[in-house]
Amino acid sequence: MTRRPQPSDDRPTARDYLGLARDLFDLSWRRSRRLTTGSLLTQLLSLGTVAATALCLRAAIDAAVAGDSGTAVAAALGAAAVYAVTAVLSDLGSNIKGLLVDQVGVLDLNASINRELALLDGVEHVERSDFLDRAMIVRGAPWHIANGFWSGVGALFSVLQLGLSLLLLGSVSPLLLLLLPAAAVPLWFDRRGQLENSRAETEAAEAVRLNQHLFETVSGAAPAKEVRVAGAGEELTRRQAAVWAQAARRRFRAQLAAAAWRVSGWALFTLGFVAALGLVIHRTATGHGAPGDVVLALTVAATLRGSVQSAVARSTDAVAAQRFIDPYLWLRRYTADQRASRTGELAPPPRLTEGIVFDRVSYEYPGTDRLALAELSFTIPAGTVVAVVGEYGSGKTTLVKLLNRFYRPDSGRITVDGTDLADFDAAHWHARTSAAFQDFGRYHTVFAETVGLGDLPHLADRERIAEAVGEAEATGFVARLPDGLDTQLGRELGGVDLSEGQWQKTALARATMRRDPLLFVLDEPTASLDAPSEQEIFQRQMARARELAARTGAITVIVSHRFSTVTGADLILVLAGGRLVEIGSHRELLAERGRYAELYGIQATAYAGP
Ligand SMILES: Nc1ncnc2c1ncn2[C@@H]1O[C@H](COP(=O)(O)OP(=O)(O)OP(=O)(O)O)[C@@H](O)[C@H]1O
Repeated sequence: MTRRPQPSDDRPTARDYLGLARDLFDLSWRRSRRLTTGSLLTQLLSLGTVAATALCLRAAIDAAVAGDSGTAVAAALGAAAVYAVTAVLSDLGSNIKGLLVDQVGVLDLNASINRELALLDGVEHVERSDFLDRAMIVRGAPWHIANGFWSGVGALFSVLQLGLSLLLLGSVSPLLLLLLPAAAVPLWFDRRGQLENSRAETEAAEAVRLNQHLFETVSGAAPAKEVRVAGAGEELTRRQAAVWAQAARRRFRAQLAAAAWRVSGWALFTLGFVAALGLVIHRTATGHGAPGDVVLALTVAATLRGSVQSAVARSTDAVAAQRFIDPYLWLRRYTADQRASRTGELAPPPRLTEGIVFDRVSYEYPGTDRLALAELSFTIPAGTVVAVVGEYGSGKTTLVKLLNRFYRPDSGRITVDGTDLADFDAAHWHARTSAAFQDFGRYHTVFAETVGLGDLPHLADRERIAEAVGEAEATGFVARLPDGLDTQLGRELGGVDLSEGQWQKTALARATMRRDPLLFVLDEPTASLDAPSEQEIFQRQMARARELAARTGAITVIVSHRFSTVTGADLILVLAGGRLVEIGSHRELLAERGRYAELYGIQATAYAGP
């Protein structure tokens, strides 16, 4: 199997930006042809307004000097009309842009980003800090991205307008073209400043996340209890303030640098502007050029500052959006790489006949330098109940995640009835698995739905839900809920909160909704339960495992710290430091007198008491 895709940290290329611009234009066009055309049209018309005003004024002055008052008045009226149209176009343009950005950003792009993130394969991405940093920025970004695009389009028109103005100035004296670099300086300097801000935001993202986490630790209902008992409130608050101060310092430094860039840019432009005016006045004083030329040059040069300002403002908006756009492009590349590296299209078999084989499987978490699983090789025959045991951090959950296709092995392969697990379509494989994880979800919905989610086609199947609740030994507490299966969960939503054990039983019920899984995973399914509940649940789930084995040849994988609960498994895998150190049945492993026998002995003595 190939190594997982690694999105590069290279900055986005011009091609990436152009690709995004095309997609955003498509979204705008699909959302509203009328608004998109209106926006482009108003900007196109605005393009010629400065030139038209200047040309009308020059014609008016030259006609007046030549004594042609009719032409002079007509040209002056023309200048006034163009001026009025300019104001209307500017208002209309910004209203249309606002509408378009709201609709595309809030409705279309938001949905498309959520969809892309939700449909990502596996869970590796949500455990990577580089992914989480970008996802946090992108979550609030759709409006800014759409606004950035339309500001970019606006900036393009502003630059064209500037070019037109400079062409007119050049017709008076080519020397006035030197205003072009002077006009470009504030744009370029401003961009440098914004890049500083954007870099600071990305660098501060981790601190912002840590601050949020510390805030939740101090104020969240569950962790707050431990914080109070430990008396750690003061220390956590101090850390939170320190983290926040660190982020604020980084941002402040970036803002100072951005301000310095901006001031320098404007200072250079002003120097150029003053020099250009001096030149025009000198030319007129020495008898070169008509009076109309002077008015034209003055009009254009005077509006040049406004034009540059609007070009700067629009490109500032567009560049400011870069701090949202760059992480978004990174995520797009990540999802595209992931889609491209998806190999599987096959559907899993209706039932297992041979079983699952691990062939020299190794896996290392991104950003670590230690194998979580090293060269694992073993066979689980179809219809088997297999227990995975081992000490904390030995790799049990990682093994289960690989079986669920949340990660891909870095080397080696996992086969299911002879077919590489990677060759199955991930969604199809997931549809043939059931799992209760130790870090189970707590969904704040109506109770029946929170269980029904385990098998979407049966979301409203009350009979099956009630059966699943029974399988998880949860019937008793559900009957005591105010509205039974219809009870709303989650205090924030006006519902009830469940105890840790009740949440775990709910997750277990959810995991038993599917009737024909090929793989049934129970990762510490009773960690939050008392000993009698644990025993009852293990007995019931063992019976269910046998039923599934008979129905689909399903393999049940149980991860447990409590060795006494897994003695009935057909096969026990003993992991230590990511390696498989022993394999066999309970009886065989006891006879081996190895690691399993030692740990089993320690636990048996501990539970028997002194
Ligand atoms: N998301 C992750 N990123 C980096 N390292 C991880 C991640 N999850 C687990 N690890 C590391 O991989 C190793 C195996 O972890 P794993 O959760 O599989 O062990 P486990 O046997 O299930 O532990 P436990 O009994 O505590 O649940 C550990 O060293 C752990 O620190």
